[in-house]
Amino acid sequence: MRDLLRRPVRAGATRHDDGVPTLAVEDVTVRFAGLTALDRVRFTVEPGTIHALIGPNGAGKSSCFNVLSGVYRAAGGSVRFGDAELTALPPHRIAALGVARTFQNIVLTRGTVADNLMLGRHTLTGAGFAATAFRLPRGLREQRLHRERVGEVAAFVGLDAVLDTPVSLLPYGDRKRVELARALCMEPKLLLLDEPVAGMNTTERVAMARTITHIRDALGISVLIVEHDMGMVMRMADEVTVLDFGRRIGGGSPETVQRDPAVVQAYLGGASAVDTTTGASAESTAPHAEEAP
Ligand SMILES: Nc1ncnc2c1ncn2[C@@H]1O[C@H](COP(=O)(O)OP(=O)(O)OP(=O)(O)O)[C@@H](O)[C@H]1O
Repeated sequence: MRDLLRRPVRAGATRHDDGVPTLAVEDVTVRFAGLTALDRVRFTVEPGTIHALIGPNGAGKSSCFNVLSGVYRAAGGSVRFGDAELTALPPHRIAALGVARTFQNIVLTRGTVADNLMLGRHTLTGAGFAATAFRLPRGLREQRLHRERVGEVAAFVGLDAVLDTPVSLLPYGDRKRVELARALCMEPKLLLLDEPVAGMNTTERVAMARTITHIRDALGISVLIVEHDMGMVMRMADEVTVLDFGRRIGGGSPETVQRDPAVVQAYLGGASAVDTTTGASAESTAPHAEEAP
């Protein structure tokens, strides 16, 4: 399956080599008027690992994702993905380098599952508008290859049975899964997952955690995940970076982070200790939480 998902669909073109580059975030700073949302933040996502970016509300996690995906421009620092410097690039160029992002709030309400997954193939389309619109042989052949690939990705994430179903009819957990599959359809080397289990029930969370782990293990893709479900983070992450008030206050293995007094204090002390997205108290979102999966 790994080779299938990496298979180039553009005749004669290999979109990216087989190597998954290291993501090196170095001294990244983001400011909004008088507020410093990220203050010289550093961390490294090693190839083929799951790296979790955690921290209380307002810590700077989304701002960091927005820099990595080209939505925000950093005031300082660098983000290197292999040989490429990402901080000067627009979102579509970053996506073309193999960085795919999923979003916290699902916006998928139109079209079938297959339609939405085909959107993920957009950056890989080589035949051009004319060949596709006028149904020229090259365009048709490429469309067929993209559809095949969409079917393979759907099967990988367990959506093959609902490929022709409108997303609006799917349960919430499956819609989040479509969002993940759409990102996978971009043939990424690095997946940025923004709260992939937010709003899910326990069964859906367990299934999503398995899928994300499977993506790392079977495809070798790096995953950077922002997630408030600490049970899930601590079980699946190879490495964790902890932010608080825009600063990196800790990092390392899940075990190291859970024992770090500064991290525990950030979650349990101060005004940022309550998770405003869920209304949960700090205890339930602190890094030693034990909920499933
Ligand atoms: N576009 C913006 N304009 C002004 N301030 C912003 C903007 N985006 C984020 N901020 C501020 O930057 C800080 C970091 O916010 P950010 O959304 O990155 O945190 P977060 O860790 O993702 O929080 P959450 O877990 O609640 O999503 C916050 O104080 C926030 O209010």
